[in-house]
Amino acid sequence: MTFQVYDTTLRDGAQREGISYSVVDKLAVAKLLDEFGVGFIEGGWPGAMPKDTEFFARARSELPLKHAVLVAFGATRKAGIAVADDPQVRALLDAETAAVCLVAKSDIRHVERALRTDGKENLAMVHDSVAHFVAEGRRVFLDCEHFFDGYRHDPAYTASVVSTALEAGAEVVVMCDTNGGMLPSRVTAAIGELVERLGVGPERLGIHCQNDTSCAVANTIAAVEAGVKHFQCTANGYGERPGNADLFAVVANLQLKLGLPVLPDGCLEQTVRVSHAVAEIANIAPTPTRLTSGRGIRSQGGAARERDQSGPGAVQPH
Ligand SMILES: CC(=O)SCCNC(=O)CCNC(=O)[C@H](O)C(C)(C)COP(=O)(O)OP(=O)(O)OC[C@H]1O[C@@H](n2cnc3c(N)ncnc32)[C@H](O)[C@@H]1OP(=O)(O)O
Ligand SMILES: CC(=O)C(=O)O
Repeated sequence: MTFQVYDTTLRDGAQREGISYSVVDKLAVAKLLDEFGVGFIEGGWPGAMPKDTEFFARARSELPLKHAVLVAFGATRKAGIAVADDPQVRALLDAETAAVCLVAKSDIRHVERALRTDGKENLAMVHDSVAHFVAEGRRVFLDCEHFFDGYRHDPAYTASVVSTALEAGAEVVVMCDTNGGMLPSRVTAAIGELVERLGVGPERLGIHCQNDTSCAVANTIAAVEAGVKHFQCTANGYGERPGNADLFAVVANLQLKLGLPVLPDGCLEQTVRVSHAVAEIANIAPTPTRLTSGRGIRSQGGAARERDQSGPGAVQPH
């Protein structure tokens, strides 16, 4: 299985306070992400946001993609109703994307307190929803919200959400660090334990890290080093609260330091252009101290002087 670079700039990234894309903005951002060579673009939540419903309708004729598969995001069916009767499920199908990503509760405390149902019904919601979209010919990814908190609290229950989704036909089940509280060593340990518990390869798992404790990029890289092939990020790390793992930082680290071929040839070179163009559309000034801003090493007098004295290649971002 090759790497799945999964971008959620237009869904999770758009949950950042202050970002409000028009449909035209969303089409332009999607085009840029495709030029950057991501494999999947999560375009939004059709049915929950009228703009997202319109985006998917227009994308069918206005968004030719070279590299990426467009993904519609939604949730598993509501508790207590048949999957085919859930209007949110219908709206996801109506988006006519080749792939869908469903968020599911995977922490039993959230099942009981937020969804106000029980663990058994939540597993049925996951099973029915995944099986329904697979039967409708969709590739299905399942986002396990609060995966790591849930796994620490009740590993057997959280693992059962993962196995239920895989048995129902999900291509990849994504472990979300929804609170952004993980550390790389803990990500590595949790993946090792889960893989052993379920007897599945790590390539059936994905990773999605929020950045509340500034570890999202490191946590994502740790997951990939543990064998995960599917990783979810956003351009410039946009997202709710402090954001998500930054797509550009994750990809550059994996490709340049670990030598992993995560993007098609020639795409990594688009980093600065795409980063700045997305920032322009989001109306957020690029952070000048970021390496991906295109100003990082060049603007550091000390490092630049050292490079001049030591010859080309002496100062590297490693
Ligand atoms: C961590 C994430 O980023 S996940 C995505 C979060 N973003 C959103 O939820 C924004 C878009 N969603 C919405 O506007 C609404 O959830 C709707 C329109 C889709 C559904 O609205 P309602 O039918 O009124 O459901 P309601 O809002 O009561 O749901 C309560 C909570 O359970 C979640 N939820 C509802 N059904 C499910 C489900 N089957 N599986 C997982 N979570 C669910 C909702 O997203 C909401 O979570 P929140 O409190 O963290 O926002
Ligand atoms: C689904 C998602 O974005 C999260 O749990 O963080």
